[in-house]
Amino acid sequence: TGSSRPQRMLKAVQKNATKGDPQSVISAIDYYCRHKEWAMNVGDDKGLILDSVLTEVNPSTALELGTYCGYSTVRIARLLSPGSKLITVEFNPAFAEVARQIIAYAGLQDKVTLVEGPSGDLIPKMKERFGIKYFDFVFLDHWKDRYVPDTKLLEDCGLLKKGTVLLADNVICPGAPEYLKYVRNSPRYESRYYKSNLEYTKVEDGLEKSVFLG
Ligand SMILES: CCNc1ncnc2c1ncn2[C@@H]1O[C@H](/C=C/CNC(=O)c2cc(-c3ccc(F)cc3)cc(O)c2O)[C@@H](O)[C@H]1O
Ligand SMILES: [Mg+2]
Repeated sequence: TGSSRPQRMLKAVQKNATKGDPQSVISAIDYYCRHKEWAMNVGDDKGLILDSVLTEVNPSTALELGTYCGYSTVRIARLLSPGSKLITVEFNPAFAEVARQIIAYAGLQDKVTLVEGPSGDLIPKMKERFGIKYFDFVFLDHWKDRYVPDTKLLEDCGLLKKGTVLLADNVICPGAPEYLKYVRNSPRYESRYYKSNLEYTKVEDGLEKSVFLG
């Protein structure tokens, strides 16, 4: 059987990026997905917003829901301060395997813990398994109808603290209407929408940044 889209993306990284250079991995994926084959990475336009929010928050422990091929994992991990950690959750073994190789190619494997399994099962185990007290930053980019239940689960598991920043991809396209209602109407969040474009297209999409108020 033929290769998969994630496998072709990995090949493009191995061919065009420089080992140990995260920016070259990001550029290789963006070039491939813009000119050869679209894929659902957060991409370069929204990626710049992700970068600026990350630099502002400077998290010591970050969580990503929905690794896919590891593009945003590399974007986040490359900006972490020494000693900071990113935990990324992915339940598709084939995607996880490609992501591991892309993260390693970027030389970021020491900053990233990729955990295979569904977020709903793994979030309650974060404290006991990984010694996590709180997350300072959460990037939501998995199934859009899971943003609300997983946010509530993070609250209930005591994994958010005053000031924790949630950043959600795709709140316009494909859309996460229930999530926008939840964070924008809740007194426990201060929310702001960052307008941008759907990755590699001119279609509108954006990121919602929500600060947990405790
Ligand atoms: C069951 C919920 N828990 C989960 N736990 C762990 N991993 C999960 C989970 N859900 C999904 N995943 C993984 O996250 C990824 C899923 C992401 C879903 N994203 C999208 O559907 C998406 C879709 C688009 C899009 C936009 C326009 C289109 F025309 C077509 C597609 C753009 C995006 O940026 C997207 O993020 C996969 O790797 C999947 O295996
Ligand atoms: Mg997305």
